[in-house]
Amino acid sequence: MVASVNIPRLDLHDYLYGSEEQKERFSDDIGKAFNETGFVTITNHGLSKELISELYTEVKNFFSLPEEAKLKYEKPELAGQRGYTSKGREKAKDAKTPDLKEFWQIGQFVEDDDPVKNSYPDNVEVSEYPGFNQVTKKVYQQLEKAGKHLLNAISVYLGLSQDYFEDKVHNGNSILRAIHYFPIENPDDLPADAVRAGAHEDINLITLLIGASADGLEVLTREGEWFAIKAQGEDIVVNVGDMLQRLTNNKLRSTTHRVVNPPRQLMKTSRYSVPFFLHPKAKMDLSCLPSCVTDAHPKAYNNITAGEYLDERLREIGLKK
Ligand SMILES: O=C(O)CCC(=O)C(=O)O
Ligand SMILES: [Fe+2]
Repeated sequence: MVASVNIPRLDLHDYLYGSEEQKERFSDDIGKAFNETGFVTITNHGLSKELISELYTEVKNFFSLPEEAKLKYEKPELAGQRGYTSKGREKAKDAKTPDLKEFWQIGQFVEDDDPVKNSYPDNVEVSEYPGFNQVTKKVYQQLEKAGKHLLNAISVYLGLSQDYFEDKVHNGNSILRAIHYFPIENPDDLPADAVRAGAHEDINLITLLIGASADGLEVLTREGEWFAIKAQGEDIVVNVGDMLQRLTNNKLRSTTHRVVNPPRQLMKTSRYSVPFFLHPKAKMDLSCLPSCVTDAHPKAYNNITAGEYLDERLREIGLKK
């Protein structure tokens, strides 16, 4: 029964520039969708069509480099948190076979005198394509800005002050990941369980995803069926991650999702996507909000900080030893 899949298309301008009533409706709509399905699509998110198109050009350029050139940028000592991660390294938590993807990650640009700067590794720069570094930085900062607005709207839904997340996500440990789901020349040679991205939940607070206009992304409904998501044009898809689910004691749901392989005749084609994983600072306390703990919903999680939780999860997905 697909009736319970509530993935509304929301206009961020309604929240930023609308009447009080439009703002309230936006908070309510995003909150309800995050409570039911954990996913929304967002239009007027602030990233221009031109910027998204430049991003794809640069991302395609980078992944077209020969493997030896890309491997110079692989940093296993940073658990893949910066630079390149080659094919076969990351798998979903409970999967045996790694995902059919390679990716690039960039982290926070601390531009004030916040001492948190010392706790982040430097970003890695691609020397072959200077434009790649510039465009991904711009996209990082714009998605971060959009994400902060969305967290404000969610705070209102949760009955918190609108700026609840502000100090927690300022210079947070967010990651922009450019993913290439590479072409498969011989599908028969693949292990039977090999997929572009195995079923998983995201680790962070919320994820903002560019690229879901391409087929493949699916969410698992409460009824246990897979439901295909397809964003319109340049819309972004936004979903709840496990940190927000923990904080809200399951009121907001970090829904399982995956990226399926294309039909056989399209296996030789690439798919690109660029998720932004919005993380708070490591010291953020993820203990369940008292307002979300009731007799009907007893506290479901131990107290933990965002940093401790991230470490635990990076080990589970094979990026940290
Ligand atoms: O590529 C996509 O559409 C989704 C990727 C994803 O879910 C992830 O990287 O966490
Ligand atoms: Fe994901």
